[in-house]
Amino acid sequence: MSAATILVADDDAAIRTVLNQALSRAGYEVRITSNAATLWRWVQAGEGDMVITDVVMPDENAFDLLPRIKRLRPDLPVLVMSAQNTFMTAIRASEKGAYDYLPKPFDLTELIAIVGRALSEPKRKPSRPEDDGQDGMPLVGRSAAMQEIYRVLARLMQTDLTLMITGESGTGKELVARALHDYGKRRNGPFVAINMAAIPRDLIESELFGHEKGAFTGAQARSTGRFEQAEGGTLFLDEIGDMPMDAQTRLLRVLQQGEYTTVGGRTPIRTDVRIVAATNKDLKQAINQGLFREDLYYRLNVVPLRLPPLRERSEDITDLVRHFVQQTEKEGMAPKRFDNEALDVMKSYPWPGNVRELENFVRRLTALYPQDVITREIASSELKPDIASSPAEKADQRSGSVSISHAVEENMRSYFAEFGDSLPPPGLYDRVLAEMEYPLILAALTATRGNQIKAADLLGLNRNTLRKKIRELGVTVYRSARMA
Ligand SMILES: Nc1ncnc2c1ncn2[C@@H]1O[C@H](COP(=O)(O)OP(=O)(O)OP(=O)(O)O)[C@@H](O)[C@H]1O
Repeated sequence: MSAATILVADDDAAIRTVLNQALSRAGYEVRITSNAATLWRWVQAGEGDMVITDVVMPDENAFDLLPRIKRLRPDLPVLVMSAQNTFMTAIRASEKGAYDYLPKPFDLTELIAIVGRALSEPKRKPSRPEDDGQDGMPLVGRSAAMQEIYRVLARLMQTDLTLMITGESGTGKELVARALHDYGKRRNGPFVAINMAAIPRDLIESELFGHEKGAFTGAQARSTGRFEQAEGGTLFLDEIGDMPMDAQTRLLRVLQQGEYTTVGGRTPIRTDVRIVAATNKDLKQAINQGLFREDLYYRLNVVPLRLPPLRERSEDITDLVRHFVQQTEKEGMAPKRFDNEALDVMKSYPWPGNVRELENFVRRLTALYPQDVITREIASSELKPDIASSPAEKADQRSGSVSISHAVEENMRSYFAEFGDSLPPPGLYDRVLAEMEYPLILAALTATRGNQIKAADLLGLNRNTLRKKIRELGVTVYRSARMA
């Protein structure tokens, strides 16, 4: 059997040489060119078993050439290399029908492995037609760690594989789940998210699977569950580690058999939903403690994706800050710039609340400081040293405040103490959150002297949302004579 022939196009002579040597050494025939026109001629002539191409070439961009190649020879695998290592490059490569995408600089061993795989795989189905007008960048950051994530996502877009995203709080787990949905083959279906930690435990099963009329006290009518709502789309199960055992058993059945029954129902319902789960806990530990089913863990963990904490990719901070500043500008705030020294200070801070903390930080400074340029002095005075030790203190840093969670923790301790050995009625989580809203909004309005625009910025709320809440909750600010 004759050796497979690889067509290589790159305008960088050094890369051509390196690829030529490595591929020849691996036993392939190689043809190399510096431009897209020659590559296209070869492809038209039916030459080559695989293409490796750079994106930017002097005469044509590979993303413009790729659809033509795929139309003419849908089975010819094309590996795209690029030095513009953004999420959109990875996605575009996948959308245009590339077999895989490799950010530069790359590892030759990995390249050879991809070539081997591409040539040995059964011929693939043609990819979906290109989709234009997607210039929004949902995921920001070009660090090596994020590029690896983009590559995995680009590969997963066209599949229905179950995915488990792990990572500390605020690393972007939900955002990744959404990006996977929005750019994947289910993007015309619904994206439904449910957070296990935010729903009273005894209601989770009914929330997920729906219930029949009379299934339990208070079930006055049939109700649809999130599975039904997510039909044809993606269901994002956040904080999966907080899922109660009974619900875990039902979920396992869905993953094994593709069907479920509602609470109180008998007839199995078939379901077509892609599951993406996320957790910031160590599920292995939960398994050891008997709190999480091991068989479910393996079913969910088909593709594990770990989002690294921001402190492990501080080179992303510049891009992220620019992104968040642009967002605040779109929302009507005055344009701001963080100077290089401010960015340096921020790069050496550990960000225990990750991207969420950074986003809040940028929003807070943009709202609070009238200066056009945020300097090192401002940034350092607003960043506290990382002395966090307790989760409560970490949460304080996350919210960027001095001791909010500490105060809540203290108050809840004394609240529980009042009940002695008995426990307060269930649904506490939602009640506490609801009760916090009024004093929080009142305090923000008082601090901003009733200025709703400033209060909304301070709280990180949309102005219309704040106005609606003020109306609903009947918050009234009594201005003192001094304030008026
Ligand atoms: N790479 C990124 N680019 C742009 N924004 C990001 C990125 N990662 C996270 N964010 C933003 O940071 C915030 C937190 O992200 P997200 O809610 O996805 O985190 P999470 O890991 O799901 O957090 P939690 O575990 O607390 O639920 C969001 O506002 C999100 O838009």
